Amino acid sequence: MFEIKNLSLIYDMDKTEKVCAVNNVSLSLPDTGLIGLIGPSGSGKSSFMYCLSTLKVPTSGSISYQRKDFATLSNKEMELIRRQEFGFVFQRHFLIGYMTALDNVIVAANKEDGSKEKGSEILNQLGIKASDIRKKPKQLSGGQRQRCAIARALMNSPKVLFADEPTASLDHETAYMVMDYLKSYAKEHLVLVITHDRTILKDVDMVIEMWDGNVSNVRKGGIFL
Ligand SMILES: Nc1ncnc2c1ncn2[C@@H]1O[C@H](COP(=O)(O)OP(=O)(O)OP(=O)(O)O)[C@@H](O)[C@H]1O
Repeated sequence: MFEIKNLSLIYDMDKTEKVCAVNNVSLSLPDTGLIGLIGPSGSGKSSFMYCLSTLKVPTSGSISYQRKDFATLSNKEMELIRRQEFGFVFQRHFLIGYMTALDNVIVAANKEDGSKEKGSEILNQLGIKASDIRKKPKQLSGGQRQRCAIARALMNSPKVLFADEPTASLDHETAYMVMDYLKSYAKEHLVLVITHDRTILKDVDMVIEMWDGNVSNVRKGGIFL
C-alpha cells in the first residue's frame, strides 16, 4: 500500500542547526495489518508518520500510496485522501468540550445515516459504557477521552489508521483491549501504532524500530517479552 523510498525530513532547513528527523528511510507497507512503530523519544516516529499521512511534506525521497506518488498530487487530491481514506489519533485528543462523548465521535462522520448507532457501537466495543457516552469530555477519565478519540478516528472506517500513542493514558488491561480491537480492525485495514510500550505489541503483524531518524529494524510478528 505504501512504497517509501529514500525518505528524509529535515526541520529548520534554513537555519544552521538542522534536525534530520527522518533519514533516508526506504520501506514497503502492506494493504492490511497492525504495525507497531517503536523507538526512543525523538527518534523520528511521529515525523515519519506525519510524512506518510500527508501532514508533513518530506524534504527528499518519495512516498507512493496505492501507486500514487504524493509528489504528483495536488493539495486538493491529498486532502481528499486524508479525509476519505485516513484516520488519525493524535497524542492530544482535541475533543470538543461542550459536546457529549458520542457527539464528539459522530461529528467526524462523512454521512449522517446510522452514525449514532455506529458511534455508540464503536465506543461500546472500546469499553465505554452506555451511561458514559452522554457525558462531556471533562466528566470522563483521561483513558475514556482517549478511547473517544480512537472511536472518532474509526467513524469513517478509514483504510489507514495512524495512531500516535493511542494507549498512553490507558491501564494495561484496557490497552490490551484496545489493541485487540485494532488487531481485528487491521484484518481489512492498515493500522500504524506508535508506542513506547512494547508489551502491547505482542500480537502485531510487524514492528518497525526507529533510531535517530533511521529505521533500525523491521520484523514480522509481535514482540514477546
Ligand atoms: N517542528 C519541529 N521543528 C524542529 N524540530 C522538530 C520538530 N518536530 C520534531 N522535531 C525534532 O525532530 C526529531 C524527531 O522528533 P519526533 O517527534 O518525530 O520523534 P518521536 O520519535 O515521535 O518522539 P516522541 O516519542 O518523544 O514523540 C527530534 O529531534 C525533535 O526534536
